[in-house]
Amino acid sequence: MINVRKMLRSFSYATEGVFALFRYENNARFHLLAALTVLIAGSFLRLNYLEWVIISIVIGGVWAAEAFNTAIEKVCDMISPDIHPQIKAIKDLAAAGVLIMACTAAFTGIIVFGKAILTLFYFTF
Ligand SMILES: Nc1ncnc2c1ncn2[C@@H]1O[C@H](COP(=O)(O)OP(=O)(O)OP(=O)(O)O)[C@@H](O)[C@H]1O
Repeated sequence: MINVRKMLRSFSYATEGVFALFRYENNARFHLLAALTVLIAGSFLRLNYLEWVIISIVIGGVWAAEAFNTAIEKVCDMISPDIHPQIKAIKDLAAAGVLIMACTAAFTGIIVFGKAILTLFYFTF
């Protein structure tokens, strides 16, 4: 049996996490701004249904990676406030996850927006 009340409580805690992410984390705020820019540019360029699906997935992927990275950083800072080579390795790997996802998003953006811009010019001239 699904406990709906418990699910709603978990959803509320997760929403608090989303607000904390964009309120306190500088990199997450940058990714939020980048996503808003992409949404505005996509509206101007009239991306099609599939292009919006792809853009939404990569934006969500970057935000999710940022959230996991922040959570890992906080665990590291709690368990080991001092400098430790293993903490460095863990934080660097977590940051690598964000970098990989951000590069994937950037590459996807170049492909999707590149095509949309070329199409725009094709119809204009
Ligand atoms: N306790 C530590 N021991 C060893 N190296 C660390 C430690 N804390 C941070 N570092 C190194 O510094 C880098 C940056 O860590 P930091 O926690 O400042 O993350 P950040 O990406 O700057 O995030 P934020 O701006 O949210 O603090 C890590 O990737 C790691 O290489």
